[in-house]
Amino acid sequence: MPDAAATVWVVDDDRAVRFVLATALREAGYEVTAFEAARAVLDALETRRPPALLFTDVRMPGDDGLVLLDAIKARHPQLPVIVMSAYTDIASTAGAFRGGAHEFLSKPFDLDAAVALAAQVLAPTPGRARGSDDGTATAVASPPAEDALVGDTPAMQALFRAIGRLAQAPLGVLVTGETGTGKELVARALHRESPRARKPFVALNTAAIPAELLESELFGHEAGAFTGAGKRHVGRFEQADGGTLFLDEIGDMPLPLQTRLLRVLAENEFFRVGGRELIRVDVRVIAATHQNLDALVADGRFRADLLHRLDVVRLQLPPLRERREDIGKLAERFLRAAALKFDAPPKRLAPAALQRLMAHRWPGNVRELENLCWRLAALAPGDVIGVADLDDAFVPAIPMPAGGSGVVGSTHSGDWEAALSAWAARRLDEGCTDLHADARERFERALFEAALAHTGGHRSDAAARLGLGRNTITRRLGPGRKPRAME
Ligand SMILES: Nc1ncnc2c1ncn2[C@@H]1O[C@H](COP(=O)(O)OP(=O)(O)OP(=O)(O)O)[C@@H](O)[C@H]1O
Repeated sequence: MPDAAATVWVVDDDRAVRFVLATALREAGYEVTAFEAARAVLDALETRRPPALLFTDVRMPGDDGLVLLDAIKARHPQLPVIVMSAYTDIASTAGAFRGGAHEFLSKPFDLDAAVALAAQVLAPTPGRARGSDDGTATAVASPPAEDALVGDTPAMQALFRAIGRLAQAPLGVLVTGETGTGKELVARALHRESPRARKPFVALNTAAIPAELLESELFGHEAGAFTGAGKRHVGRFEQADGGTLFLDEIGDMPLPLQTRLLRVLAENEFFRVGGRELIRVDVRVIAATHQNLDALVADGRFRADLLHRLDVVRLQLPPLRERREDIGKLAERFLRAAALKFDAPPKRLAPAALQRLMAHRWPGNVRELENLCWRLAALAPGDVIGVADLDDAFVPAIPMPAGGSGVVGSTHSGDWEAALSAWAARRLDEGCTDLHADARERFERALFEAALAHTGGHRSDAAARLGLGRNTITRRLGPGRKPRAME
């Protein structure tokens, strides 16, 4: 039974719709007032307390529902408005959502679904802020499937529960994890499931912006604030007002800017660069990093007080190699997405190919798997992907240098340490236990062969060029052994 104070207003020029919706809502215990035009609502708002929820039609004589929505949001930004229309094209729905609609109902709609939606809006269940749960086709706000996080492993299930809980709480969240583990996707889910879902989600990769531009990127600048600042620029904080700002690679933020960020987080207000007007914002900041921020704090490269503010709750994303059971489902999802894009039937992995994927180390994590799947979708000749297809598609991922970001899906010619490291990781994953001896043998052989090739097979010269005694080569290669290339 809804709260006795829950009043709902219904606006529609169609008397039948007004009547049936108002009746159904009244039967559910709400106090309902029906209006036949936007003007009447605006007049009522002058003299009466606003309702807890408003349903409005779009096409009506006089001001239409979207004009009404704008007017309401200007006066009562928190008032949830459900827009109803027979025109469910993207322009209409996007227009409604842009205007701040809480939900969009396609006419004709199921009355029970409309009442359930009202109940949900007026008494939101933690973890769900949008859409109806019963799968009715009337709500058109469910998140696009490609945005949903995949994961059946206990680590991911625990993460999903945490996201559900945290989405509702206006707490600082720090998302940590290796590159490509899904940190941005988690931030998007936190936003989508939060009461801020209808407001913008703005992402900024701190590491991708030159340090000298970062301040104006975050806080904006006035025209002429510095050389090259031709016109006023609205920063990411302002763009994200009412919503969520995702600051990726926060560990790369220069110290002076950390100080400024800390102040803004504490006060929710700032001046644009070169500006005098105090800008107030309501932004939830979610930060992410693949670095160890505690170590950066210990090094004096990250402010401890900023870390504490951002890190009220920490969500740690497991690397893909620690949740290998998710690989099959993820691959299926990416192969399906690629097939859709290529307008072709989705390819499947042969069991041996899946096994091979599960044995891989995945230094680039889910992003590496995603890229591989797209290559497979484009390149594998048959509908079933076999191990041989994987060999063709596997471009070794370059593992990250400590603290740096990994380059995935491309090779750096000459970056042999990285190739070696990827090879070593693969061999370890394959269960090899004498890796050092094997690697050393191959390493020396490669050097000897190169040097012998260089000196035309002359051992003493080759040894000298390598800075070794002749006996070392003889010992390693055996007497009179020629380099493989010359055999
Ligand atoms: N659990 C998951 N389910 C489905 N897709 C995922 C999942 N995790 C990551 N992805 C996909 O992998 C790619 C990389 O994810 P994302 O950009 O969120 O990673 P990240 O950790 O933020 O990476 P970086 O540290 O490099 O910024 C994206 O295309 C994302 O959609």
